Amino acid sequence: MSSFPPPPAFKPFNLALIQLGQIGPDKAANLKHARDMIRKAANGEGEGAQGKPDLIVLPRWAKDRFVTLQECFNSPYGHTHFPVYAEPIEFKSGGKYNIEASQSESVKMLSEAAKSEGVWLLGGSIPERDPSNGNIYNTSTVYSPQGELVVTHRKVHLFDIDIPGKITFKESETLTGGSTTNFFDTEFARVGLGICYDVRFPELAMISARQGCQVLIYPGAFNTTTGPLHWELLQRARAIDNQVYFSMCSPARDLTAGYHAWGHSLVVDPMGSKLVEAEDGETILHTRINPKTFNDARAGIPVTTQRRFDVYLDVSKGS
Ligand SMILES: NC(=O)CC(=O)C(=O)O
Repeated sequence: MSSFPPPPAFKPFNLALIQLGQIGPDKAANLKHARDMIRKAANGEGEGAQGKPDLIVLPRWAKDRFVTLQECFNSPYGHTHFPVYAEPIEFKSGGKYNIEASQSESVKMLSEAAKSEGVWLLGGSIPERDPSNGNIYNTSTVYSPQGELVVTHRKVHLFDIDIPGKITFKESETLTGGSTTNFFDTEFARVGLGICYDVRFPELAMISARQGCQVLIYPGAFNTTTGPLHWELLQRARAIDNQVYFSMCSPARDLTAGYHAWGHSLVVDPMGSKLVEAEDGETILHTRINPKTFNDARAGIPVTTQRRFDVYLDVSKGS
């Protein structure tokens, strides 16, 4: 069993996903647009709002914020750009992230937004440069309603694929993969984190579920090749095999960009039913997360207590 403290009692909460469009090479304009959209989401603008959201999620930023870079992951050109946009995230002093000392304009904006709007905020992901080793990571940051940076998650599995004639992508040309699983506790749930390609590795979601997460949220940016095939299927699979709420928040599609995001931000319940889904344009989605579905799923189909760890002791060894 998990050695982590028990999760908070799971309570109903309002979740908002921001599927951002209008993302280009001007970082300041992107930050301003994201800030405006956070304000709108916090004020209940968008589809399906049932009051002020408790948790707002932004899409995975890195790919679409640096649209020109998307074209360039397959060429040396991109390698010069990604490091230019990367920001350091100041690490902890006295057990806490020090926002005041942060040199990241994205971190400062997101912290201010969470505090001003009084919401939990999962700030998509940004390229992060670690000053201690120069590595660049694709990193999510999460803020409390007090504006504290409570946890970061570095994308563990890098998106290196090659589907001839369709899409070739190699994040590992410039990025380093993270090496930790991460979650955060709110007053309403324990929320597990991953980023995009991480969803293809069921082990990560299963570990989060065994750490007590009732909700898993992965900022993402699938594309028009893999999106129609796998975006929904993977999320419904991760939701069902762990009996958790599962959500991925995408950027809107921009056909003038080098990388054509799939869009279709989605929230799935623990029975695998879709609660809310976007089209491919810019939008804000709201939904209500209800522990009853979680409890009913686990009571009715009790796989969480039927696992045979005596049979599959260590999947890495093929046992
Ligand atoms: N962009 C990703 O990280 C993943 C993706 O698009 C896919 O798995 O497909």
